[in-house]
Amino acid sequence: MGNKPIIFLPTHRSYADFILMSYLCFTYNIEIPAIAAGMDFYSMWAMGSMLRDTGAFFMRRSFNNDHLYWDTFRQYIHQLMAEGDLPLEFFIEGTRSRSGKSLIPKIGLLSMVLKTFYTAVVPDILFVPINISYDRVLEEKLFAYELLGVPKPKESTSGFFKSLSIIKEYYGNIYIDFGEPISARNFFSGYLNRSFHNLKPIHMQEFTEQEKYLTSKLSNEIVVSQQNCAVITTFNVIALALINNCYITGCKEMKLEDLAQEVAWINENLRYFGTVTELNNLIVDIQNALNVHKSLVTVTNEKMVKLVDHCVALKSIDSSQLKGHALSQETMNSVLPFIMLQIYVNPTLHRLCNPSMITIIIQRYKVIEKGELFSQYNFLQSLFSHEFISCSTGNNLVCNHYSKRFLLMECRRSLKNYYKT
Ligand SMILES: CCCCCCCCCCCCCCCC(=O)SCCNC(=O)CCNC(=O)[C@H](O)C(C)(C)COP(=O)(O)OP(=O)(O)OC[C@H]1O[C@@H](n2cnc3c(N)ncnc32)[C@H](O)[C@@H]1OP(=O)(O)O
Ligand SMILES: O=C(CO)COP(=O)(O)O
Repeated sequence: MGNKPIIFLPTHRSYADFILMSYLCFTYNIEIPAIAAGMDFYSMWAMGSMLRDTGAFFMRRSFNNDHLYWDTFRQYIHQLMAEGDLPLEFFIEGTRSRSGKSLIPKIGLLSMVLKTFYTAVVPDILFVPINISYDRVLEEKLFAYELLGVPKPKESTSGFFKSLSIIKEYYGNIYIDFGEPISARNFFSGYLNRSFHNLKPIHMQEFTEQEKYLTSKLSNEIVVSQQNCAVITTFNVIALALINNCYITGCKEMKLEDLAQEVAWINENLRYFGTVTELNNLIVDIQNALNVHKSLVTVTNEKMVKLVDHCVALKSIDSSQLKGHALSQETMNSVLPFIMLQIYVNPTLHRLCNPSMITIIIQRYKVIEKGELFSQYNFLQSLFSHEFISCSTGNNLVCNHYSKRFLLMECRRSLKNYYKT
């Protein structure tokens, strides 16, 4: 890796993520990275060793308080960073997000990687945030089942071969976007005193409070950067319009014409807030997106867009294994399409949460002093800090007067537009 190790940090929405990443590296003649993989994969017959041959190294999904395991693994990462010649890849969210929302980052591997920088073993590290967005996620139905409490099927070689049949269906496009690499040296510049660690042998060095704080700050920045380079797909916008209509009217269907108008309006606002969206040609793109998702939404002869009813195959599920409350067949059937739809709404929320907070405050108070508005805004930010990573980065506090003013103007304008239409 030279003296500037590179760490690839993709979002994790599908099993396809790591295959795509390795394929992309292979295609662009980049060294195939060493990928941190959960032990679940190692126990797959014949596949575990094959995955290891293609770059995976395995670890427990949780280290708990096993100090020996932490130390051994830390030493392994140290070796990869200091002596290895491959980029490293891991999923900072620690698991595939079932909801489509970014997860609170895990700091275990990141802290092991950073230790080599804090202790000056390497002069710098480049963290490359990557966003992988799917028009349609391979696991969409499985995720909805899991959100309902159905346990995830265990990774197995036979399961892998059985699941190959689903790739016959049409899944649309995949967008892979690389964010601006974050240099550890630049990120921590002025905040870190690395000479402190010279006083102790490496194996005895503990993180300082400042280093713990900075590690967690960097982990949030990585996730925010993954979000910033995300592409919002046309179906994300359609799902938002459809679910909004369901909540307002209580109706599972919507006129295609109304949907198109709503999609155009949401898309315009998302772009206004700096989001990259897939939509170019309103009607054609909506038709394509609906075609990709025809198992979830259908267009009737009367040009109504309608959620398809799903039937949960409860017979094949052992109800004693259900996590949480065992829901009735009827409840499961009626919520499944909503959950599947919400999975596609969620990737848009980080873009909408901040302007929505300001909009809500303005709507509630009608007239509000600027200082009060900002304090209400900061309150909502901290309230939602576990819900949206962008609320927990502390940007709200350092956000300068002009950027807040800009945000406010944006919200006012979108509110005005909303009431016009
Ligand atoms: C067929 C064609 C093939 C084509 C060819 C394709 C190639 C194909 C390759 C395959 C590739 C597969 C790829 C699979 C992909 C996945 O398997 S994704 C799932 C596995 N990956 C990950 O989880 C990565 C991110 N996870 C982490 O970093 C986690 O921290 C760890 C390391 C797993 C540990 O998890 P954990 O025990 O839950 O720890 P975590 O919650 O981070 O922290 C727990 C506590 O330990 C403390 N702690 C943190 N760091 C440390 C530290 N260094 N020392 C001591 N304590 C620490 C924390 O502060 C925390 O304390 P509290 O805040 O609770 O007080
Ligand atoms: O992370 C994994 C796949 O890459 C496997 O674990 P999850 O089922 O927790 O996502």
